[in-house]
Amino acid sequence: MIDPELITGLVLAGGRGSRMGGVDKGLQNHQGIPLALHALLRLQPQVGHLMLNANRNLGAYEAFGAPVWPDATADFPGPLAGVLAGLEHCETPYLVTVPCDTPNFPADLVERLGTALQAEDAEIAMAATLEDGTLRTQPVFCLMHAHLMESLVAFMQAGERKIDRWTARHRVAVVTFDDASAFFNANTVAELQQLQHGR
Ligand SMILES: Nc1nc2c(ncn2[C@@H]2O[C@H](COP(=O)(O)OP(=O)(O)OP(=O)(O)O)[C@@H](O)[C@H]2O)c(=O)[nH]1
Ligand SMILES: [Mg+2]
Repeated sequence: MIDPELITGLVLAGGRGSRMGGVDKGLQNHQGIPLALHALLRLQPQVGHLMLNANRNLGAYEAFGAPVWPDATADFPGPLAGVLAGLEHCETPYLVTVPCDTPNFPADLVERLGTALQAEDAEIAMAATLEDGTLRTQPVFCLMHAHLMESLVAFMQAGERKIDRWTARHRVAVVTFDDASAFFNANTVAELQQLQHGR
């Protein structure tokens, strides 16, 4: 197990929210609390340090009490831009990322990713679920060595954006979580309503 003090948790809330009509998804209300705050509170007991990545309404995110870092570019290049912003400001040897739209992710997420990272001497540990017998990776749920920043800078400077293509360059430990419903994420208004009703 990795000492949580050595891990910074990053909530990714920098997306366009286009499937939800372009709203700032992390600020959408879920059971009385903004979605991104749910994610932050769920990460808090699992890590030593916290931060958020957001590109709009930065003051609203700052009010959650953790540092907020926007993407370096304003063109919404995808989740990796948020990961890069996190790595650039990470002061611990490890960074773990979660998206803002998945408020019920496992309470043992970081512990299990950390155990696999060490056991497999990997550079990245990624969550996965089994759905109808098919393994589905959850690439925005990743624990990584902070030294991967240089690799990610080079990857993005080459014009690459896809998270799977970046992680494929590194030793990845895949950790399967039995409860796929814990990874249910709200991409549309209908899915957000499904979440409210206790999914
Ligand atoms: N920093 C940053 N994060 C992003 C970007 N695009 C997506 N994300 C984050 O990546 C995670 C997964 O993305 P999606 O579920 O597709 O969220 P989204 O991009 O806001 O929504 P759609 O536009 O409907 O795809 C979420 O936590 C987003 O906030 C981006 O361009 N920059
Ligand atoms: Mg999503």
